[in-house]
Amino acid sequence: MGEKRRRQFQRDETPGFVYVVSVFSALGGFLFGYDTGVVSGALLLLKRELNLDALWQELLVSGTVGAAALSALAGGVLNGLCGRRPCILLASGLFTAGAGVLAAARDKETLLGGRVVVGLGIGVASMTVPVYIAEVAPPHLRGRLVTINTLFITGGQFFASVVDGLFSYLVKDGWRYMLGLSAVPAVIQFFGFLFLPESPRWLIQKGQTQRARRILSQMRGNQAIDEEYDSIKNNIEEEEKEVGAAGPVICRMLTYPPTRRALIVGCGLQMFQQLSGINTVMYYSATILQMSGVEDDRLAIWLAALTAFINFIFTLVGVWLVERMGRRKLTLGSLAGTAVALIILASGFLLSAQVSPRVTLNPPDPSHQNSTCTKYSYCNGCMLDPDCGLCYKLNKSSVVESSCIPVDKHSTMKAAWGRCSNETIFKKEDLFWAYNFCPTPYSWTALLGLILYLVFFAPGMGPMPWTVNSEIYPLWARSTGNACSSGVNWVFNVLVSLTFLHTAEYLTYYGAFFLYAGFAGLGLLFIYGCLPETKGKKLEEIESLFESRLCTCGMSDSDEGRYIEYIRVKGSNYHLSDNDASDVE
Ligand SMILES: O[C@H]1[C@H](O)[C@@H](O)[C@H](O)[C@@H](O)[C@H]1O
Repeated sequence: MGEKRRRQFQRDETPGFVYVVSVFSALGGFLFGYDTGVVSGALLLLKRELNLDALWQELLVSGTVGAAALSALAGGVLNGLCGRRPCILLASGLFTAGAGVLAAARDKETLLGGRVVVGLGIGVASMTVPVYIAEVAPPHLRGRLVTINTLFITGGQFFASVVDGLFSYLVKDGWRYMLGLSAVPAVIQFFGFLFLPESPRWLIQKGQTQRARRILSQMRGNQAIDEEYDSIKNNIEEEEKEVGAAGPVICRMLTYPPTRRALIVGCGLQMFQQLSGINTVMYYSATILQMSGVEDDRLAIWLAALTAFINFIFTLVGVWLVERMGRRKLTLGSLAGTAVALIILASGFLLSAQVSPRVTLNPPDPSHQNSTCTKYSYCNGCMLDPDCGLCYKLNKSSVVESSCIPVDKHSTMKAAWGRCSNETIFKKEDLFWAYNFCPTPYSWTALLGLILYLVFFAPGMGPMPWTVNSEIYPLWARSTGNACSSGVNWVFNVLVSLTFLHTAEYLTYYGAFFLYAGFAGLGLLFIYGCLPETKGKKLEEIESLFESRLCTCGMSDSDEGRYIEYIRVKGSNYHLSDNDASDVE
């Protein structure tokens, strides 16, 4: 059958129900993105209203991510025991409860409680949703549908940044709306899932075969499901014979070579996703943009929304590419581009540091509190010290009359004392206040690096770790495998974002971005050597890809030719049943 006709056939035969189910579950991804993204804008208002110090701000951000790491791990056990549907219901329940607590909070302790509850929801959702979608999707659409989940994550981040922008004008209580709004999609998901089915693969594993058959045929429309059903069932029986059913799943996974290899690949992908610095780039987009000459805080918030938008739009490109290029090529291309973008970004910071303006004035401190700011003779040192900022004038784009002054404790928009301590006055006198950045003629290099970073990262390294993890483990190991790899993702997320400021202080900004470029380079070698192509394969076939020694997958590109040849010799029947369950004629 011609390629075109087969595609048409598959399209006709995939019932809308699969899309409905996928979109409802991907709301979990939306909430993951929204709740991790919204906090930066909420903090701007919260820190003024509740007088939050740096430690509390850090707690409110990383409390969520830390809780997500723990609950992703626990989610593995829950998924195995109770199924995917109860876990998604639990996650949406947690999102709703957390949003309620946050919107009504009166003190910082309650806020922290709410953020932890939301984090518990994010962790469970982040590991369950990709697994669930992969298990209900037909093979030819699986990559695309799971990638839609990441599209919803970045969509959630974008939506959050717009909400942050809008409510930043509502100085009093704006944060309540920002944090509470996520209850809306959470409630929709909860009620939606009361009517949506359990994963048929999980049901077959638990022996509920009648229900599984019914749901599978609902998902496949008028296609015959016998072949798919039998292959899932045989696979489970074979696995039990081969691996046994005794002992904790993680021990069985580690002692059985194919699952051990899959686990290394899955966790490695998630680790390199975070080590290539996505969340520092997202978090630091405002600073990078400020370096490019954006001085207004509010404009910086809106431009950060633009950054989130680029991330979102290019994830869409990933959804389009995943079934065309395949996972392996897409991930490799994306990471290579990301590494180059990181080098450009780092070079932008390096060039800026090299032409860093000199500090020319050292006015005496009226409060006589010997601050560290006076010891810097260049803007670069002053910028890296979180307590100081640069107050300066411009003479035809060159910096003059500059001094390094302590920042105001309540607002980073002005200095604690001196010429730049009163916003309305210093703006009239043509003075500028630079906190966290230095005025530089090379800002365009950093800006170019930032845009290229997102353009390359978003279609591949953003979604592929989640997509690949949802498909590389056999059924008995799927929830545990995804729990471990999602846990790794969250742990490295905390590590990288928490250490970023210190890394920047010790290594400077360009050092930090060169470091991430180095990690991206290592990731490239790892993926080149170890990631096999899973495009179009049935979940039950994928296990065999990990049968040979790890890091021989680079050779599977050349195997592809052999595989196709083999199919052709065997004739069309074999072709149809091998790769493509729907293709019966
Ligand atoms: O795949 C997602 C996505 O790329 C997000 O933008 C990022 O914030 C997450 O950490 C990541 O897991």
